[in-house]
Amino acid sequence: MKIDVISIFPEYLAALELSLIGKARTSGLLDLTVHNLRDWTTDKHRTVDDTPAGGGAGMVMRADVWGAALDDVLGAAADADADEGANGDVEAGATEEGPVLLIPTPTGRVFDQRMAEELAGEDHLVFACGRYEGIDARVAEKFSERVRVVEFSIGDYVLNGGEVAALVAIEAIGRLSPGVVGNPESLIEESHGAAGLLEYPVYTRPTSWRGADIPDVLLSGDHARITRWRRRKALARTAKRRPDMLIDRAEPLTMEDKLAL
Ligand SMILES: Nc1cc(-c2ccc3ccn(Cc4ccc(CN5CCCCC5)cc4)c3c2)n[nH]1
Repeated sequence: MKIDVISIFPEYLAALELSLIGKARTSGLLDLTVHNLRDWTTDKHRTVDDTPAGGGAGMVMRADVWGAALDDVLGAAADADADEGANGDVEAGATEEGPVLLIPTPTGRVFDQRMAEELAGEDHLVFACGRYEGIDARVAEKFSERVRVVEFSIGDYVLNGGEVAALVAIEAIGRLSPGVVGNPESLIEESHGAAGLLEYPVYTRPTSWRGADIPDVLLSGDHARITRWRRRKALARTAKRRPDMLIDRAEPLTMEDKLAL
């Protein structure tokens, strides 16, 4: 998978050089490049913003600078002439092929595990990280004529820019890409994974700690019993913390599940 990130704070994405994502980059599993938006400015002050049309507080990021950057980073997919068919007709509209342009914004579709799974199957993702009061709306509008554009939020709170949202999305997507996470098993039982429940509590040595012991069942070696115990714990935790996850389930609860609630 190829990922490009464009930002005026490229150093914000340095965290992606660490740990599993960092290893995936070194091993070539993940081809990740971070670009500085200011490299596409043409004035000596490398200006990327201007005052909001219609007035209002703050500044807005300019469409011309973003357009130049995205033309380069999205490559052929964004070029107007690349869409001309044999007879010169311009095929309008984004295709299911080609890169996906991901734009973090407080007003976007809320990113979740399902969205991570959808995007993990893509070949090329381009993240446009805005700052100030956001990016000129014509950028998403014009590029959606050429490529798939996804405006996404990572939750109902306001950040100062898109970089943190890009970090969250890249980590959630990157770890689903084949080979990035050592043990694919660990992806199955996750809180928002296949089971659709919050995950069960985990324990490890020391067996006894400040008077609190590991539950006996986990030391029993009886794996069928351990699996049942974990399922019951996951259900109880989900019922208590996220009852919404128990409604309209992809996998209906079994009778044993319901008795455990
Ligand atoms: N999940 C989530 C993602 C983001 C996010 C993502 C990308 C950017 C780029 C800039 N900011 C800051 C910012 C601040 C305040 C506003 C409000 N808006 C301004 C214009 C007039 C109407 C009101 C918008 C953008 C961003 C914030 N926050 N939270």
